Amino acid sequence: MAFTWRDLLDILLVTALFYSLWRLIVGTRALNLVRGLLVYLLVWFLANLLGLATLSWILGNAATLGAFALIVVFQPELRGLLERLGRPQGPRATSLALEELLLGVARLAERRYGALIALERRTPLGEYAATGEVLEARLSARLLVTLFYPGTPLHDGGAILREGRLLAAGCLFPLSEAQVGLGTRHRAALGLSEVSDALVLVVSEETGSVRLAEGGRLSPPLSLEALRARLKEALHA
Ligand SMILES: Nc1ncnc2c1ncn2[C@@H]1O[C@H](COP(=O)(O)OP(=O)(O)OP(=O)(O)O)[C@@H](O)[C@H]1O
Repeated sequence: MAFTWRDLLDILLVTALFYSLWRLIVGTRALNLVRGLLVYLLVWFLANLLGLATLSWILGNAATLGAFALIVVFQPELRGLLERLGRPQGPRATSLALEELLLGVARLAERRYGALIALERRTPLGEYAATGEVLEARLSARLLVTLFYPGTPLHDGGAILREGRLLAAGCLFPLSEAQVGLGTRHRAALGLSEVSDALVLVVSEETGSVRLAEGGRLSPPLSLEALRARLKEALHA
């Protein structure tokens, strides 16, 4: 059978598909799962090859059960994956008051006020905003510092920015299971970035460091300049 342009297209599409899947899972806890699955498949393949009937039967049946178990255990990742696939393309809905945000973050970091700030992009964050106090306020650095001042009723939880305005504060974000050893504020930032395309800023109360969670990954501590550059790039601001 001759090699046609269809075969070439097929190969290119399959390569692109596997590459995108790899990009989606690398750095997340699903990577360990993929490694485990490869080992499982290898053992199953060898059991079949060597004619080990019982082992091959057990592994074959466990695979069916395992598929259901995986759907349950990895429900947050699957949700994030489908959400990413279905996300509308095109210009991102944000006209963020970037400098005001950066000034606020710098002051929060200086004073070591713990803060969690999500920047909504294409994934609507209304369901998370509803868990806190909806404010719909004009964003200012002073408002951010006031919000996260320790002891105020709204300082607990995360704030959500939509199109440069402060949509809500005191919101509950989903906690990530991906990185053990992280505190809950950082896990909440990571968690929201796993299930949405939001950029989530965390200011650590302990160290004053500023980190950015994006696509299920948490950056190392960033300087204000690095943060500005990343936000400008991500938001096309
Ligand atoms: N699910 C959540 N959604 C939003 N905010 C949360 C959530 N869980 C915890 N937080 C916030 O994180 C705070 C606790 O932070 P904690 O000290 O445990 O985390 P951390 O990552 O070590 O941060 P830090 O470096 O600031 O100490 C809570 O007071 C609350 O404001």
